[in-house]
Amino acid sequence: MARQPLIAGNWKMNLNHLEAIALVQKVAFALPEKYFAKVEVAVLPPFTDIRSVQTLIDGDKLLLKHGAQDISEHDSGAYTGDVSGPMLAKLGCDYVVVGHSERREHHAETDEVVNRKTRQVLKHGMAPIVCVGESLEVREAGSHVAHCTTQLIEGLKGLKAEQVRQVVVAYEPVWAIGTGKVATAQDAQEVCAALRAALADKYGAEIADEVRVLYGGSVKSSNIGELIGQSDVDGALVGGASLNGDEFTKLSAMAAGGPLP
Ligand SMILES: O=C(CO)COP(=O)(O)O
Repeated sequence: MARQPLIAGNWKMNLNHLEAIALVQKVAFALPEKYFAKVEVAVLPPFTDIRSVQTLIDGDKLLLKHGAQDISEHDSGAYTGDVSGPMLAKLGCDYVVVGHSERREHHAETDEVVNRKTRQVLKHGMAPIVCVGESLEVREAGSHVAHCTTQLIEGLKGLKAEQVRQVVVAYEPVWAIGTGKVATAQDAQEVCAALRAALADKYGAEIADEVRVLYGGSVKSSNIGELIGQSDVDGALVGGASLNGDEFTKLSAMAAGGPLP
């Protein structure tokens, strides 16, 4: 079964809810419907924007998907500042990012935390986008493949094979995030293929064939074509370029196989 490419825009801590509405409208207006048959396009705004984005998508029956950038490990309770799985599910979220390198770094999230959050996302009927990626130091030591496959297997620990089908994996080398230094298409393919092989080893080839593995790190409309042309790269997790409506539309169109008309 062919995997449908996914382009997911991780807005990080950018855009208030009014700016979110303007950006979603711009992308929805500019990207012709026929492209959505070839590529799934999702936006991942900050929590404060999600209700506005949901209302727009549902009200105008837009084909865009939406999701969140993080989730609490708990369903409810005394966890000041956290946002729970049931809350995100109620907002119609399709995807939730877990284990982004910025959360691993700034919020000390370990593989165990990533694993608990991944389970929460699945428990509430959403799809986790599980991020892995190596630092420059690890890459220079040549242990990037082992580092990333370990992060993935630890992050998915205890899941049933059937649950793994729902997971999206994102390979984001830390040295390529927000730096303008995109990994070469061959670098991306090497790690994405290794991640799929690790999934095949643990959960079977049929499941590994279904799971989408994205690349993230300085993806733009000018490099998405080559990245997505790799056999194990099924799309992209896009940061900076997802904040510009024209650029994100162009990038999504390129991922669907052709430039905008
Ligand atoms: O971290 C990223 C997406 O999650 C990548 O960010 P940039 O596309 O800005 O490099």
